[in-house]
Amino acid sequence: MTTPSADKQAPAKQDRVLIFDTTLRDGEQSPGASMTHEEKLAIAELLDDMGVDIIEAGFPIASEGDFEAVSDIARLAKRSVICGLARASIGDIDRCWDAVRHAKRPRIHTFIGTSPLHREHQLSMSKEQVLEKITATVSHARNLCEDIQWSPMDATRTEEDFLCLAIETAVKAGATTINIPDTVGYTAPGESAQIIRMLLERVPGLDKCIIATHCHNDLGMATANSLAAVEAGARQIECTINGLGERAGNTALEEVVMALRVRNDIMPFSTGVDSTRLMQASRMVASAAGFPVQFNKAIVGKNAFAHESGIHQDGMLKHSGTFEIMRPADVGLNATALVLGKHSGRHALKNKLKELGYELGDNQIADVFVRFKALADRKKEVYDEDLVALMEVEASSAANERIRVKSLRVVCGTEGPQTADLVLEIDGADHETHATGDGPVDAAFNAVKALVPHGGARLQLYQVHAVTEGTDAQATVTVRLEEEGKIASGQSADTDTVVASTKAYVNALNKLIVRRKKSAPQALSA
Ligand SMILES: CC(=O)SCCNC(=O)CCNC(=O)[C@H](O)C(C)(C)COP(=O)(O)OP(=O)(O)OC[C@H]1O[C@@H](n2cnc3c(N)ncnc32)[C@H](O)[C@@H]1OP(=O)(O)O
Ligand SMILES: CC(C)C(=O)C(=O)O
Ligand SMILES: [Mg+2]
Repeated sequence: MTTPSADKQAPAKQDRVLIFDTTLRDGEQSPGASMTHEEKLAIAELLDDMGVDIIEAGFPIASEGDFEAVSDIARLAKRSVICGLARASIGDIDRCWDAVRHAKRPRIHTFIGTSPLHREHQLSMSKEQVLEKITATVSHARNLCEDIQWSPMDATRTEEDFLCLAIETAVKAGATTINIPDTVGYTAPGESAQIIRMLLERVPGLDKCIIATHCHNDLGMATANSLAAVEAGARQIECTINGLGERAGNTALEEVVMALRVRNDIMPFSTGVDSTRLMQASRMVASAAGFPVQFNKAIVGKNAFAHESGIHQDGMLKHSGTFEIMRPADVGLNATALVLGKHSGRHALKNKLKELGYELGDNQIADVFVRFKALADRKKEVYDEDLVALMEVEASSAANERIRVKSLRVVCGTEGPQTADLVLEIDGADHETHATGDGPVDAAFNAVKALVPHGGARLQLYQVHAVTEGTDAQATVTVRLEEEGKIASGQSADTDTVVASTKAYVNALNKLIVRRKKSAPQALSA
């Protein structure tokens, strides 16, 4: 079986599914996710632009701020329907209408709990009272606005007979969209579909309404439940960017949009969302809400289009379809990331070095690969800069290495003096010493001086740079020695700064010896 890239698929049937985004209402209900007025406007503008059909912009009765946000979003929206939430209360509905009425296409969304738990414990209302409330509030809303959405909160834990009766009451009172919320993320795909089928079969007039599905992710099934509802007849999915929302969140917009696109062969439905804006929307919402996106989040996570393991990278270099079912461009990313790390292989390393301008033959690659693996064992991720450092150090230390650092152990901390135990290989023989210093680098340099006396040479420059970010970053160290006007620079890179410093020092010393030999051959120790 092949998995063609999304845009090559010819849909058998294109039933349109409306995308209802509630990032600014249910998403913002997530503890700690409050957004500023400006951030909400920017998000709404993007959602409108990218083809979201309905934007639930807020809960106008909740606060002045929410009211202002919904009113301003209603004014700015060009294409989307702008919706506000209201309880089954005349005051909520009037306030909601005051905010959404500025929109070209306004909608009032009103709801009431229908499950036994909600009726008895939250509302203290009988079934009859709930039904009366539905009639009174939905008809009031319908007198204000043509587009009315009604939701039986906690629908999936409501008795089937009462759910049917409540929905029938709302439809008779003028609701045009009936939303079925799985308020506490309790349902499973089979049941989600069965509820929609059951309602379509039993509720008179429901076939004239749009049926919506609103799923929460408490058991990690929100996307699956939403898609199952669509297969059973729902034609509106309620969702949020990055799956932001109450508790474990809502159905993630990016997941349903891409699932319907990629698996159009088995779910022949389309949405109006421009999927190439998904990454932009994800980043905007993550930053506004202050909720970073988990690395392995479907579609928009940092690793959703990244590969570190050699076998996958090799496959990707040969054909991107081997390990990806979507192209990064489909969701607004520039390219797949082949991240180099301890699981990577020679193909990916060779490819990356080529991108960085190093054309190496197989023997050279084999050599670099050994050092690359050694580095990768010590570092979570090997960045481009790490590889450049690796290649440059290789080039600068290749020739005339009479002195090599074999081992180094330093003791440092608050109690001085710091000490270094160093073994240098000098002209093929091991030499060992112990030295102290003012800090670990000084102690290590003193140890080098003890083994290779070079009193005439002066340390002119000592520079340390972190190649990348993070405490496991490689340090590149440059050391410059000067002796009677002759200058020799040495470099080294290592995740251990003292090791990098000592190797850079020794590298400079090797070069100095070469320069000495060129002018007048001398013994190794000055
Ligand atoms: C599943 C959901 O996402 S529902 C939406 C949840 N979102 C929010 O609650 C965010 C915004 N909410 C708020 O700002 C406040 O809760 C307000 C302004 C709406 C109400 O504040 P308060 O009047 O202080 O009431 P409070 O929030 O403490 O309690 C909720 C009240 O609404 C009632 N209520 C709850 N849902 C509904 C409903 N759908 N229709 C009518 N009344 C409802 C409760 O029974 C309770 O009433 P009570 O005071 O008679 O017991
Ligand atoms: C207001 C309703 C639709 C809701 O968010 C829920 O039940 O989860
Ligand atoms: Mg909800």
